[in-house]
Amino acid sequence: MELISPTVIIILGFLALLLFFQRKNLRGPPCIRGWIPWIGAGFEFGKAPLEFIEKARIKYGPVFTVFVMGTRMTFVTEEEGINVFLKSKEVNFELAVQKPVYRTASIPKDTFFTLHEKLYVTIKGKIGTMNLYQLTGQLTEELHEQLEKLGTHGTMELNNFVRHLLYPVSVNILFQKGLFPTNERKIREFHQHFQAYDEGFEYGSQMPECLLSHWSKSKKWLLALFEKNIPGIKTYRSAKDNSVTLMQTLLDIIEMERNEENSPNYGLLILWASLSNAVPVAFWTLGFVLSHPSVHKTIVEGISSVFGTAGKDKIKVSEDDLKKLPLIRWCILETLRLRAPGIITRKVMKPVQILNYTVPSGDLLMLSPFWLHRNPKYFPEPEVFKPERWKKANLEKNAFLDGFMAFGSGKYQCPGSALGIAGASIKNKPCSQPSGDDYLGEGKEDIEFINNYKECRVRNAQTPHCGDLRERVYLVRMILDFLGKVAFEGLGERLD
Ligand code: HEM
Repeated sequence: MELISPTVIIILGFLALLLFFQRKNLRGPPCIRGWIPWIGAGFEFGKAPLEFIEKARIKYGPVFTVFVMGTRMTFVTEEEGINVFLKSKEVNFELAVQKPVYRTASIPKDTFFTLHEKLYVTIKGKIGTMNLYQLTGQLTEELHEQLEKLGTHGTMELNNFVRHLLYPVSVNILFQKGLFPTNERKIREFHQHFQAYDEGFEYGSQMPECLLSHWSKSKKWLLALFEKNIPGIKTYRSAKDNSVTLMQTLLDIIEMERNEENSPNYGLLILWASLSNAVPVAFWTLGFVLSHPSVHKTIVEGISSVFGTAGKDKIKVSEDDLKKLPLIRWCILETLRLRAPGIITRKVMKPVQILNYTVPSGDLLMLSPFWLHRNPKYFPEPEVFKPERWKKANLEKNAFLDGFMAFGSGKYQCPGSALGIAGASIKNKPCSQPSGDDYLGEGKEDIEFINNYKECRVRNAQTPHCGDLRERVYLVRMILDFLGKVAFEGLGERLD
């Protein structure tokens, strides 16, 4: 009997090894599929996404896939995966968001791809450094106007209070001065529909609209509002300086490149992008400051030393004033760290290698700024609100701390980050409905609320109350003024 020659054995052995390593490298990350076809792990994931991610990371390791609503979402939680997310040419932002954009704002795929880059560049320019001064002025003016309307009587749920300020301020600045309703009933309707739309946004971005009737009703209400007002927005000119708003500039592009039928849809998208983030960041900044008495005291003392005694109306804040009060800027950044958006996403266009796994094309690559900001390597004692950690950041040069990603990253990083800080997502925002009873006799303990937040990180949080508005309105005003100033005059520059 003829024996197989040693050369053939070596070649066969070599091929077997090659095949073994190839198979190993083609292995996808561990996949959590749930047990319901198509829906997959949708229900568990949807209930508390951030907790789901953290538990899965502990059980399955730094890279894992979750199958939800027919979609494979691969989460990266450590260095190597994060680097792929941030730097690989094989992952794409537009492909990842096109479907959610279609579902939530009914913008067709071809329109989205044709317009996206142009609109992005325009937004960045319009609310970047060149227009900072004008926007800061408008922001301060609108804030003062709205604060005056709200008065200083009684106490109000803090979250509700921030909404009552920032909804009109953002709408009037980004779309058209005076667009926000002034009639009680219409204001209530706006609040109701925007909140329903915002709270259902995650589901709306993943599920067919016909399964979400309540959410769909609010979406239609908001679209109808824009449909009715687009002609007015187009022709509006500022009485002061004839300037045009961000939405007007975007409408020019939309109508030149396509036709006007998608204008209301873009109105809705910009409305959501701005408010859904700006409101919670403003709310949490105030919440954290109010619940840390020593920080609160130092800020108030600092404000008094720079601007004189409390109660002075219409203070104009300059860059020099800001430099004397760094704690306020640190508080905003520390709030952004602790309450950053839960997840950002990219689509894998060609298979990418992460650790020993191959993530296949078609997967959504997911990164959680919320959890990244809780990595002790970047942020020691990560759960603690420590504004002073920002002392190390070179904010003069508009540099954040390493590992900070509240505004996403790369080519399509948030174009409204500057304005966002000004107002301020699975958003880590409180989700309670306004009580309907705006003025609530006694304020509740903010500290208790903030400390309990961990337990109800994603949903169902109760909001703290302002305490006595008469005492606090001055601080609120200052912080909101500052949010605007910091945003525009400080961090805004890094966008350009
Ligand atoms: C503090 C508040 C804000 C936070 C935390 C925030 C965060 C983010 C994040 C994480 C992204 C995704 C970036 C990525 O995937 O890399 C994003 C995108 C975006 N943000 Fe913001 N944002 C804020 C405020 C605003 C404001 C005020 C606007 C106003 C116009 C805005 C407009 C947008 C738009 C249009 C996009 C999509 C960009 C694109 O299509 O390329 N954001 N934001």
